[in-house]
Amino acid sequence: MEVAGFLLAGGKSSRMGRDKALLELDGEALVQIGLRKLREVCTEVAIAGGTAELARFGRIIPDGMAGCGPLGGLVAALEDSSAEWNLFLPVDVPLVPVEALRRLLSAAGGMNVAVMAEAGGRVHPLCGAYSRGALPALQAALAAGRYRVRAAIEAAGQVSRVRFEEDGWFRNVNTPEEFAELEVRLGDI
Ligand SMILES: Nc1nc2c(ncn2[C@@H]2O[C@H](COP(=O)(O)OP(=O)(O)OP(=O)(O)O)[C@@H](O)[C@H]2O)c(=O)[nH]1
Repeated sequence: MEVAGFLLAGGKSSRMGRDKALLELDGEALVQIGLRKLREVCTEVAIAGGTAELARFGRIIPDGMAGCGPLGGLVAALEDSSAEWNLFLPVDVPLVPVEALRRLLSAAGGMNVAVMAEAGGRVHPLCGAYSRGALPALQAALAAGRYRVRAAIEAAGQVSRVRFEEDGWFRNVNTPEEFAELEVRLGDI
């Protein structure tokens, strides 16, 4: 199956105080970590949103409507894509293994407009696969100012969840403290 991969890397990183995409773990920037994993399972990859500085790591698709949060990145990426299925991963979720991406993709297809990860009782709509068919509903939500991704996609049709036991895989890093914790955890492994 031809799948396009998109690393969501826009936003303000206001809680981190610096661009999260350029934080490094073991000498590798989060933007590189995310793209490397997407490349393993996708036929092509690009960066959805983010600063011009990220262009040295991959092609950037700018948000059509800026400042609307990840929904703006999802819509711009799907508008750019010619693939039937499109895998999204946020740049600030660096512990998701490739195996989890494979599991998400294996659930894509059928009647679904999207599939997304669920772990520890939490749904992660930005870690998911979206079909082309999701685009009109997402565009409509964006145009109407309804920026909540989960509500927008659930209104689009059938959304399946792939449940993971390992909720640590989907932990995101928003603050310097969370990032420091992550570095310590990786150092312990
Ligand atoms: N393309 C795009 N991605 C976004 C946008 N806002 C957030 N993201 C991405 O969505 C994911 C979750 O972002 P958040 O942590 O909610 O927001 P943030 O702006 O990165 O950080 P804060 O300013 O601290 O809230 C991250 O991968 C961001 O890079 C946006 O406007 N456009």
